Amino acid sequence: MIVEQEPPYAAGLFGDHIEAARAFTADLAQYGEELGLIGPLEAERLWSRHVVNCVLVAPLLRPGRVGDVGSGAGLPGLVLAIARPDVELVLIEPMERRTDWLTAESNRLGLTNVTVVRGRAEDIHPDPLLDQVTARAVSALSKLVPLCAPLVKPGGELLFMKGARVEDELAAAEKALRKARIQNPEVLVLGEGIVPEVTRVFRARVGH
Ligand SMILES: C[S@@+](CC[C@H](N)C(=O)[O-])C[C@H]1O[C@@H](n2cnc3c(N)ncnc32)[C@H](O)[C@@H]1O
Repeated sequence: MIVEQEPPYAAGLFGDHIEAARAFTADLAQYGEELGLIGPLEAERLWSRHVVNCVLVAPLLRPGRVGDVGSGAGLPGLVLAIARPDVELVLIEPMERRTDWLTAESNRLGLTNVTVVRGRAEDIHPDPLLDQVTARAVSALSKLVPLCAPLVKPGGELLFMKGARVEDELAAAEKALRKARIQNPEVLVLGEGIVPEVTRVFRARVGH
């Protein structure tokens, strides 16, 4: 198995937290495929396609409680917990094999700001509601918005990592956004001039 070398821009993006990011990436490279968390080709681009892609979202987090829906391998949830120890991350994931990994890995990394919740987003009722919710590679915006908006308090935010076709998804989700009282939807492009593959984030406010 070929594991991607740490790219030169990673240390700058993680700052003081780079050692934990290295440990997480090494664990994911070692166990990820065997546990069914990442595909067979992903070890070759773990840093550039996955870990760095996720840490670019860290500056968008508010201090508070942030949910990550469909956390899977911990992308972006564990990466964000590493980069933002001032934020409490609630990782929401229905598959037991994945929640076992998320719990074991956050313990291994010594992360005290992570709670793992096993379940589907639509069956979870956080009390109090969350300040923000992230998601990556879970579903199209038209499905993701109604799934995640009820988890967020009024005035909170949705932050979804999306691919290059996000504008098409946005157009198709118009009705779902209105129904879920979503305000100020926008697409942010992060990492331009810093990383080879930019990260696109759909950001929107949950209305009252
Ligand atoms: C393609 S994986 C992406 C995992 C991770 N976010 C990443 O970027 O690598 C989608 C994940 O969403 C989870 N998922 C699917 N439907 C969900 C739901 N309704 N609520 C919460 N998680 C869900 C799946 O179990 C799976 O772990």
